Amino acid sequence: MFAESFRVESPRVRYGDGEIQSEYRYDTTEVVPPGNSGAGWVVRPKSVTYNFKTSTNVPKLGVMLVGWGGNNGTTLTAGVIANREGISWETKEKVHRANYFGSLTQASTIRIGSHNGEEIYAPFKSLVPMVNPNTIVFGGWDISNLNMADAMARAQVLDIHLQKQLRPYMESMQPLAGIFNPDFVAANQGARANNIIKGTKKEQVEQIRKDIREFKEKTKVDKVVVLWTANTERYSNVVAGLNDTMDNLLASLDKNEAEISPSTLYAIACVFEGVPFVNGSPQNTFVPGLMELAIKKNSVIGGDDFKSGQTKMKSVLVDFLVGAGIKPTSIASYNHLGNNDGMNLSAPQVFRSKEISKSSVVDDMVASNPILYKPDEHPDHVIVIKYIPYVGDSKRAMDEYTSEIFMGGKNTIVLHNTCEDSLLASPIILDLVLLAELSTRIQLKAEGQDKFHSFHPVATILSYLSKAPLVPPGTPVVNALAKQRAMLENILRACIGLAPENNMMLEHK
Ligand SMILES: NC(=O)c1ccc[n+]([C@@H]2O[C@H](COP(=O)([O-])OP(=O)(O)OC[C@H]3O[C@@H](n4cnc5c(N)ncnc54)[C@H](O)[C@@H]3O)[C@@H](O)[C@H]2O)c1
Ligand SMILES: O=P([O-])([O-])O[C@@H]1[C@@H](O)[C@H](O)[C@@H](O)[C@H](O)[C@@H]1O
Repeated sequence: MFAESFRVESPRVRYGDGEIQSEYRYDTTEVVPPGNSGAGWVVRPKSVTYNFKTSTNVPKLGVMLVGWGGNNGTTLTAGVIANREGISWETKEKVHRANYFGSLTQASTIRIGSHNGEEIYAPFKSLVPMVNPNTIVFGGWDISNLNMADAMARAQVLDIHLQKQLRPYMESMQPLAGIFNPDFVAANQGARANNIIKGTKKEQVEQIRKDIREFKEKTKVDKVVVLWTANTERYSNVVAGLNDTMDNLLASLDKNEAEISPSTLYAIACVFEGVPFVNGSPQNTFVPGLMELAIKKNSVIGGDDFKSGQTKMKSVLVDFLVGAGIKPTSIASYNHLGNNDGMNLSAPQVFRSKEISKSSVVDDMVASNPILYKPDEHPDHVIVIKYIPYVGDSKRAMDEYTSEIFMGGKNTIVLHNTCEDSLLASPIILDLVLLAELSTRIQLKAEGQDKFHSFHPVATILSYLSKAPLVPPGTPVVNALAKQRAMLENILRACIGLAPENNMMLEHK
């Protein structure tokens, strides 16, 4: 059964004017390593009471995309307009209607309990008030000056009958000039770079800040979130004295140092404007100096790299295998695609950024099971991406997983996955911006703390959507998809005083 919306009745929850307050018992453990006494590990259950305060004043949201005119940027913008306008289009198969399939917040459900022995589900988005994506105002930057209708046509993602209906809405949308530095992307990207902010790096940052302020003023939005869906960049060198601390990074900006990437410049601008910045690509935009700056200014940053296809499958499959006591020993992941992203990734130094984010995804799962893996033992894990123009946005991914099973046996699983890259990424972008906005409306305090505070500015709450989740220095990275989803759902449940979903169903046992 389905509950479109619901309300929690509990002495621990108060729906007030403009906010929901909840009191939540966080059951966790304290683990004590073996001491000299010869006693083994000790685990002590402990409970901490938290208070949550969630503002229900849902803002009018503006989303500024860096790389707005790319495949993802155009597909997302088009998809939201199609949903907002209730557009349908005919193909040889059937009449299609706009939807938000692939969006965790818009198209998935959560279990709220059971009634007369039947499970009751509700929309994920009904947990706490969230921005309705149909109301988002889009804007952003692109180094290519095509208007959004022509850029959508260049992307060759959406069906032509849909594009024709969307054209009138998108023709007048014009990306702002972007910061371009050919040293950070493949040489083949220079051909489309005709819409560029001139000046020193400091002046470029100032221009981005001005753009954000003007967008806010012009569109009358209450809040802005900025998300990088522009080209993957090569890694920036992290160098002592250059970008290793906040002061060094800002001094380097003053000195117009070459080794500050465009994505880091946009991020600096956002932190100074107090606007959340999410990185959808794999490069190390968040160099240590930028992390320090964002933390000092308490400005939300999140990323890295949308977890869309092959890697998402991997973060399910390897979690399942290792969780089942099976030992993956070799993972070979190959994919080819023919969009502009694929063309950019054909440069080795740019591909390297992807290789890093796509490889790191099994690390925590492997580390979780020393029964299977010796210290420092890892499966062989190889990532290959090839550019094959003919297939366009339709990414083909092939994976071979070989594992050791019972008594010297081997098990090989082969996957072949075909899917339009941008149709996978767009709903993920939507979730990222909706959740980044929501995270700025939640405050919490643990027992003993006298003041409410926001989440840590490094937004681990976005992990489910990221190939290489950004975490505050010194905190664990979780890649397993089921754990990431449970973390997010359970935090939102805590905001309305509901216990985490534990799947025990004791009432039926
Ligand atoms: N589609 C997916 O499934 C997926 C998954 C994970 C990550 N990503 C990442 O998302 C990004 C975008 O993917 P896409 O398919 O839309 O690529 P795309 O090449 O079609 O779009 C990128 C756009 O960014 C613009 N651009 C480049 N540098 C810029 C800059 N410095 N400032 C402003 N604009 C700039 C380009 O002109 C282009 O229009 C890529 O980095 C890709 O690796 C995509
Ligand atoms: O999400 P996923 O399918 O693992 O990874 C994808 C890569 O395989 C693809 O080559 C690249 O162009 C996309 O941007 C994305 O990173």
